[in-house]
Amino acid sequence: MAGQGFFQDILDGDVFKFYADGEWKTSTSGKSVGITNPSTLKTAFKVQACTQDEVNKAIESAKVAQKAWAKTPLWKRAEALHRFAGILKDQKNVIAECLVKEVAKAQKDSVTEVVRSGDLISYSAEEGIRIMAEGKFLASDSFPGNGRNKYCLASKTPLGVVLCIPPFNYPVNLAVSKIAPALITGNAVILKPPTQGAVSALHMVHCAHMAGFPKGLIAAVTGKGSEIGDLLTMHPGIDCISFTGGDTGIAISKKAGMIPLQMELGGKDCCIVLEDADLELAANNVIKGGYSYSGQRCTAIKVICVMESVAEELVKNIVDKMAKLKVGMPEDNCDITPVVSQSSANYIQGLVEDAQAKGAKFHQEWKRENNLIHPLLIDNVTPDMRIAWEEPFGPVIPVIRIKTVEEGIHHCNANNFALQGCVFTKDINKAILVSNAMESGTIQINAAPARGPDHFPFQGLRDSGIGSQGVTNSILMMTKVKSTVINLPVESYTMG
Ligand SMILES: NC(=O)C1=CN([C@@H]2O[C@H](COP(=O)(O)OP(=O)(O)OC[C@H]3O[C@@H](n4cnc5c(N)ncnc54)[C@H](OP(=O)(O)O)[C@@H]3O)[C@@H](O)[C@H]2O)C=CC1
Ligand SMILES: O=C(O)[C@H](O)COP(=O)(O)O
Repeated sequence: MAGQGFFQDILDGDVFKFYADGEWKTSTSGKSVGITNPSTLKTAFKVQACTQDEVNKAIESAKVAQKAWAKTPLWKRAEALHRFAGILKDQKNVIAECLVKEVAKAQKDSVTEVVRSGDLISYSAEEGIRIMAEGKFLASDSFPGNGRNKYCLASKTPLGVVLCIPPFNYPVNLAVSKIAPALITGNAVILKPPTQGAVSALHMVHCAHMAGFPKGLIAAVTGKGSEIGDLLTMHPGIDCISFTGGDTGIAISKKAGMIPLQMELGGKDCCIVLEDADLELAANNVIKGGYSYSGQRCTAIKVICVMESVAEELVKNIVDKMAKLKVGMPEDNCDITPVVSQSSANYIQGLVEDAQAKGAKFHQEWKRENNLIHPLLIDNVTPDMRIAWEEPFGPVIPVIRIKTVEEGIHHCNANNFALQGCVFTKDINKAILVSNAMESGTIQINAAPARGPDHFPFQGLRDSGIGSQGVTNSILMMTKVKSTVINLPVESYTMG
């Protein structure tokens, strides 16, 4: 049970505590933030609304702890992360229960998220121990006009305090995808979990606490992003921000100071289906890649551009498979579960109604019960419809019928988003040419877009992000370079 047994220290009455200075604390604000269960529309949990002073103190403690952590041997940092990963996996069922109640993620997918997170932590430890142990040695005479009288030793050093802000749809996995690289590189971590998903994240933090990281190195401050977000992102004690979410990230990028930013934002992942595509494969990937977790994935297929000569066959195949999708509650491991909030459901409904008013063809009836939206395939979509361009973050997918592949590429590139996309064709040459022409961070050939496996570089262009994630790139962006130059009195060449 949430907040019981192994996790009893994190709960104060019916409000979950925040974590700072190596302790679970109750805020002096006396205020809490309710977390609504998307399935029941009832309050599932409450978390503290932290004060400005509590945020400031957490950051101060992190700064102090980070100095000592940066002088901790790499193998010890890696060992702590491996302990963290093991404890997290041991607690997968309790944390999965929190995910079910906070973000209506199907129970089996919730367990998968926690196990995947443990694997990401361990992989980060192993990858980080290698990357951080390596530097660069440069001799001066490789540059014209120089003899070999200078040696440059370049090494990677931590940035300081990393602010980690994950989104509701992966409140554990997209938290540790920031936390683990930050810790192995010798940084301290301030976590601001999403309100929907905060308790899942706090349970994850308790696993880190039990792994025995130094006091103050990790903090988790709770409260609405709209209330404490600016205090955190504009705080002088923050040396890096790693953010995943919506266009909030664009606003943050304009407020943050001279610090490294890692942003993964929205997506309008375009699926181009060519005439020679394996339509069964394409249809299966639309189902998996477009409707899993009710389309609440930034990498979900968000628009299908299909050559009109094969459109009827593809659409029929997809519609047949959609009829087999289980719609219902996350506890029952349904494929389609309630979206995260009423505001999200209302937004999705607005896009659907706009498309209907402008003449789109619906292959299913629009059906919504509170936050539960039944899967919808909207056909004959035209560029004047909002759903051709906007991101529903729900189980509705628009189909645009194209006459040429260039039309599909144009639609992909005309979008403000540029996260991922995919192309289905049996001709590898065509696949490469189309993939090269699609201006997105990642293009999948003959499969649906996906962030995983988590060591692959994962990046968004334009309004989809700044920088690159994936374990290795996250590790690298959470470091800075330090050069040490040895000046010899005379030139000297190593003769071996
Ligand atoms: N690229 C990717 O990997 C992902 C992108 N997204 C995109 O995000 C959107 C939905 O996810 P959602 O979580 O609602 O995104 P939001 O951008 O609303 O929230 C993301 C995180 O930012 C926090 N936040 C909100 N306001 C501020 C602020 N002013 N300063 C600092 N932090 C703030 C939120 O906290 P709080 O919850 O308290 O508001 C949450 O933790 C969709 O557009 C989706 O495409 C979502 C998931 C992954
Ligand atoms: O932010 C998201 O939605 C995730 O990055 C998507 O991850 P996935 O492709 O592994 O579901």
